[in-house]
Amino acid sequence: MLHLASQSPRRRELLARLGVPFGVIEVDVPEERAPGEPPEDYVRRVAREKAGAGLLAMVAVPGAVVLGADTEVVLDDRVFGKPRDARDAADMLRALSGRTHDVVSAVSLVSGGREAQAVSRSQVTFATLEDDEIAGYVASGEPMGRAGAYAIQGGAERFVTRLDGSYSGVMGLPLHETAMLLKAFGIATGFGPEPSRAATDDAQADTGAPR
Ligand SMILES: Cc1cn([C@H]2C[C@H](O)[C@@H](COP(=O)(O)OP(=O)(O)OP(=O)(O)O)O2)c(=O)[nH]c1=O
Repeated sequence: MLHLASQSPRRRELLARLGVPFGVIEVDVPEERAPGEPPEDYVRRVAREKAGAGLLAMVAVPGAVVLGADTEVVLDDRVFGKPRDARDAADMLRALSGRTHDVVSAVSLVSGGREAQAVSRSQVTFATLEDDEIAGYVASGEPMGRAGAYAIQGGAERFVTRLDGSYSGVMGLPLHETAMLLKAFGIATGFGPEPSRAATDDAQADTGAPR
Protein backbone atom coordinates (compact mmCIF):
# COMPACT_ATOMS: atom_id res chain seq x y z
CA MET A 1 0.00 0.00 0.00
CA LEU A 2 1.20 3.49 -0.88
CA HIS A 3 1.40 6.21 1.78
CA LEU A 4 1.94 9.91 1.16
CA ALA A 5 4.14 11.48 3.84
CA SER A 6 2.82 15.02 3.59
CA GLN A 7 0.68 17.64 5.26
CA SER A 8 0.08 19.38 1.96
CA PRO A 9 -3.48 19.29 0.57
CA ARG A 10 -1.98 20.08 -2.88
CA ARG A 11 0.07 16.91 -2.83
CA ARG A 12 -2.96 14.84 -1.83
CA GLU A 13 -5.00 16.30 -4.65
CA LEU A 14 -2.18 15.87 -7.19
CA LEU A 15 -1.44 12.27 -6.19
CA ALA A 16 -5.15 11.44 -6.41
CA ARG A 17 -5.02 12.46 -10.07
CA LEU A 18 -2.80 9.43 -10.70
CA GLY A 19 -5.74 7.22 -9.76
CA VAL A 20 -3.78 5.27 -7.18
CA PRO A 21 -5.15 4.48 -3.71
CA PHE A 22 -3.01 5.83 -0.88
CA GLY A 23 -3.03 6.67 2.79
CA VAL A 24 -1.62 9.86 4.33
CA ILE A 25 0.97 10.14 7.08
CA GLU A 26 1.68 13.54 8.58
CA VAL A 27 5.41 13.95 9.04
CA ASP A 28 7.25 16.96 10.35
CA VAL A 29 10.77 17.20 8.97
CA PRO A 30 12.85 20.32 9.61
CA GLU A 31 13.56 22.17 6.37
CA GLU A 32 16.89 23.86 6.80
CA ARG A 33 19.47 24.28 4.10
CA ALA A 34 22.99 23.46 5.29
CA PRO A 35 25.58 26.19 4.68
CA GLY A 36 26.77 25.97 1.09
CA GLU A 37 24.41 23.11 0.28
CA PRO A 38 23.54 23.32 -3.45
CA PRO A 39 19.80 24.00 -3.94
CA GLU A 40 19.04 20.75 -5.76
CA ASP A 41 20.94 18.67 -3.18
CA TYR A 42 18.89 20.37 -0.49
CA VAL A 43 15.53 19.63 -2.18
CA ARG A 44 16.58 16.02 -2.78
CA ARG A 45 17.69 15.57 0.83
CA VAL A 46 14.48 16.98 2.31
CA ALA A 47 12.28 14.82 0.05
CA ARG A 48 14.28 11.75 1.08
CA GLU A 49 14.01 12.71 4.77
CA LYS A 50 10.23 13.16 4.53
CA ALA A 51 9.83 9.73 2.90
CA GLY A 52 12.21 8.20 5.46
CA ALA A 53 10.28 9.71 8.39
CA GLY A 54 7.07 8.34 6.87
CA LEU A 55 8.56 4.88 6.52
CA LEU A 56 9.63 4.95 10.15
CA ALA A 57 6.03 5.66 11.13
CA MET A 58 4.94 2.71 8.96
CA VAL A 59 7.52 0.30 10.33
CA ALA A 60 4.86 -2.09 11.59
CA VAL A 61 3.08 -2.20 8.23
CA PRO A 62 4.55 -4.85 5.95
CA GLY A 63 4.93 -3.85 2.32
CA ALA A 64 4.41 -0.14 2.95
CA VAL A 65 5.74 2.19 0.25
CA VAL A 66 6.11 5.83 1.26
CA LEU A 67 6.25 8.89 -0.96
CA GLY A 68 7.83 12.16 0.23
CA ALA A 69 8.30 15.34 -1.78
CA ASP A 70 9.81 18.76 -1.47
CA THR A 71 9.47 21.93 -3.53
CA GLU A 72 11.64 25.04 -3.37
CA VAL A 73 11.94 28.19 -5.46
CA VAL A 74 15.47 29.00 -6.56
CA LEU A 75 16.56 32.45 -7.70
CA ASP A 76 20.27 32.77 -8.45
CA ASP A 77 21.73 30.93 -5.44
CA ARG A 78 18.92 31.88 -3.11
CA VAL A 79 16.42 29.25 -2.03
CA PHE A 80 12.94 30.48 -1.15
CA GLY A 81 10.95 28.09 1.00
CA LYS A 82 7.70 28.98 2.72
CA PRO A 83 7.68 32.60 3.96
CA ARG A 84 8.00 33.19 7.70
CA ASP A 85 5.50 36.05 7.70
CA ALA A 86 3.84 38.63 5.47
CA ARG A 87 6.96 40.78 5.24
CA ASP A 88 9.07 37.81 4.19
CA ALA A 89 6.41 36.92 1.58
CA ALA A 90 6.48 40.45 0.15
CA ASP A 91 10.31 40.37 0.02
CA MET A 92 10.22 37.09 -1.92
CA LEU A 93 7.64 38.40 -4.40
CA ARG A 94 9.66 41.60 -4.92
CA ALA A 95 12.74 39.49 -5.66
CA LEU A 96 10.79 37.31 -8.15
CA SER A 97 9.20 40.32 -9.91
CA GLY A 98 10.29 40.68 -13.54
CA ARG A 99 12.67 37.73 -13.30
CA THR A 100 12.89 34.06 -14.26
CA HIS A 101 13.34 31.61 -11.39
CA ASP A 102 13.55 27.85 -11.08
CA VAL A 103 11.12 25.67 -9.17
CA VAL A 104 12.75 22.45 -8.05
CA SER A 105 10.57 19.56 -6.86
CA ALA A 106 11.99 16.23 -5.70
CA VAL A 107 9.96 13.06 -5.13
CA SER A 108 11.26 10.12 -3.10
CA LEU A 109 9.75 6.69 -2.92
CA VAL A 110 10.96 4.32 -0.19
CA SER A 111 10.03 0.86 1.02
CA GLY A 112 11.71 -1.58 3.39
CA GLY A 113 14.36 -2.55 0.89
CA ARG A 114 14.29 0.08 -1.80
CA GLU A 115 14.65 3.77 -2.47
CA ALA A 116 14.30 5.85 -5.64
CA GLN A 117 14.11 9.53 -6.42
CA ALA A 118 13.22 11.86 -9.28
CA VAL A 119 13.63 15.60 -9.67
CA SER A 120 11.70 18.09 -11.76
CA ARG A 121 13.10 21.54 -12.51
CA SER A 122 10.92 24.20 -14.14
CA GLN A 123 11.58 27.79 -15.16
CA VAL A 124 8.92 30.34 -14.30
CA THR A 125 8.98 33.97 -15.46
CA PHE A 126 7.08 36.61 -13.53
CA ALA A 127 5.89 39.93 -14.95
CA THR A 128 7.03 43.04 -13.17
CA LEU A 129 4.81 43.30 -10.12
CA GLU A 130 3.57 46.60 -8.78
CA ASP A 131 3.89 47.24 -5.04
CA ASP A 132 0.12 47.34 -4.60
CA GLU A 133 -0.25 44.03 -6.44
CA ILE A 134 2.27 42.44 -4.08
CA ALA A 135 0.55 43.97 -1.05
CA GLY A 136 -2.87 42.78 -2.26
CA TYR A 137 -1.63 39.26 -2.93
CA VAL A 138 0.09 39.01 0.45
CA ALA A 139 -3.08 40.30 2.14
CA SER A 140 -5.04 37.49 0.45
CA GLY A 141 -3.09 35.07 2.66
CA GLU A 142 -2.33 32.74 -0.24
CA PRO A 143 1.48 33.16 -0.14
CA MET A 144 1.71 31.57 3.31
CA GLY A 145 2.68 27.91 3.28
CA ARG A 146 3.91 28.16 -0.31
CA ALA A 147 7.49 27.98 -1.50
CA GLY A 148 8.44 31.35 -3.00
CA ALA A 149 5.28 32.88 -1.49
CA TYR A 150 3.03 32.10 -4.42
CA ALA A 151 0.62 29.53 -5.83
CA ILE A 152 0.67 29.13 -9.61
CA GLN A 153 -2.68 27.33 -9.29
CA GLY A 154 -4.15 30.32 -7.48
CA GLY A 155 -3.93 34.09 -7.62
CA ALA A 156 -0.31 34.08 -8.84
CA GLU A 157 -1.36 32.55 -12.15
CA ARG A 158 -1.72 36.11 -13.44
CA PHE A 159 1.90 36.94 -12.55
CA VAL A 160 3.31 34.18 -14.76
CA THR A 161 4.28 35.25 -18.28
CA ARG A 162 6.06 32.01 -19.08
CA LEU A 163 6.35 28.48 -17.73
CA ASP A 164 8.92 26.10 -19.09
CA GLY A 165 8.55 22.74 -17.36
CA SER A 166 6.02 20.89 -15.25
CA TYR A 167 2.89 22.63 -13.95
CA SER A 168 2.30 19.88 -11.38
CA GLY A 169 5.98 20.10 -10.42
CA VAL A 170 5.58 23.82 -9.66
CA MET A 171 2.42 23.02 -7.64
CA GLY A 172 4.37 20.55 -5.51
CA LEU A 173 4.25 17.06 -7.02
CA PRO A 174 5.54 16.46 -10.57
CA LEU A 175 3.09 13.89 -11.88
CA HIS A 176 5.09 12.49 -14.77
CA GLU A 177 8.11 11.75 -12.56
CA THR A 178 5.87 10.41 -9.80
CA ALA A 179 4.07 8.06 -12.19
CA MET A 180 7.44 6.75 -13.45
CA LEU A 181 8.64 6.07 -9.89
CA LEU A 182 5.41 4.27 -8.99
CA LYS A 183 5.73 2.15 -12.11
CA ALA A 184 9.29 1.22 -11.14
CA PHE A 185 7.93 0.04 -7.78
CA GLY A 186 5.23 -2.01 -9.50
CA ILE A 187 2.41 0.27 -8.34
CA ALA A 188 -0.25 0.62 -11.01
CA THR A 189 -1.61 4.06 -11.77
CA GLY A 190 -4.84 4.99 -13.47
CA PHE A 191 -6.73 8.18 -14.17
CA GLY A 192 -8.23 10.05 -11.25
CA PRO A 193 -11.15 12.46 -11.41
CA GLU A 194 -10.82 15.70 -13.34
CA PRO A 195 -9.73 18.32 -10.82
CA SER A 196 -12.44 20.74 -9.80
CA ARG A 197 -11.75 24.31 -8.82
CA ALA A 198 -12.88 23.44 -5.30
CA ALA A 199 -10.35 20.61 -5.08
CA THR A 200 -7.39 22.74 -6.15
CA ASP A 201 -8.43 25.70 -4.07
CA ASP A 202 -6.69 24.40 -1.00
CA ALA A 203 -6.53 27.81 0.66
CA GLN A 204 -10.24 27.39 1.23
CA ALA A 205 -9.88 23.70 2.00
CA ASP A 206 -7.25 24.59 4.61
CA THR A 207 -9.47 27.04 6.43
CA GLY A 208 -12.67 25.13 5.96
CA ALA A 209 -14.21 28.30 4.50
CA PRO A 210 -17.39 27.82 2.47
CA ARG A 211 -16.93 27.32 -1.28
C1 LIG B 1 5.69 27.34 -6.18
C2 LIG B 1 4.46 26.76 -5.56
C3 LIG B 1 4.49 26.06 -4.37
N1 LIG B 1 3.37 25.55 -3.80
C4 LIG B 1 3.42 24.80 -2.53
C5 LIG B 1 3.63 23.30 -2.70
C6 LIG B 1 4.12 22.87 -1.33
O1 LIG B 1 2.98 22.54 -0.52
C7 LIG B 1 4.76 24.15 -0.78
C8 LIG B 1 6.25 23.97 -0.64
O2 LIG B 1 6.53 23.46 0.63
P1 LIG B 1 7.06 22.00 0.93
O3 LIG B 1 7.97 22.11 2.08
O4 LIG B 1 7.58 21.36 -0.32
O5 LIG B 1 5.75 21.19 1.34
P2 LIG B 1 4.73 21.39 2.54
O6 LIG B 1 5.43 21.80 3.79
O7 LIG B 1 3.60 22.27 2.07
O8 LIG B 1 4.12 19.93 2.70
P3 LIG B 1 4.84 18.57 3.20
O9 LIG B 1 4.07 18.15 4.41
O10 LIG B 1 4.68 17.61 2.05
O11 LIG B 1 6.27 18.87 3.52
O12 LIG B 1 4.51 25.19 -1.72
C9 LIG B 1 2.13 25.71 -4.42
O13 LIG B 1 1.10 25.27 -3.90
N2 LIG B 1 2.07 26.39 -5.60
C10 LIG B 1 3.16 26.93 -6.21
O14 LIG B 1 3.03 27.54 -7.31
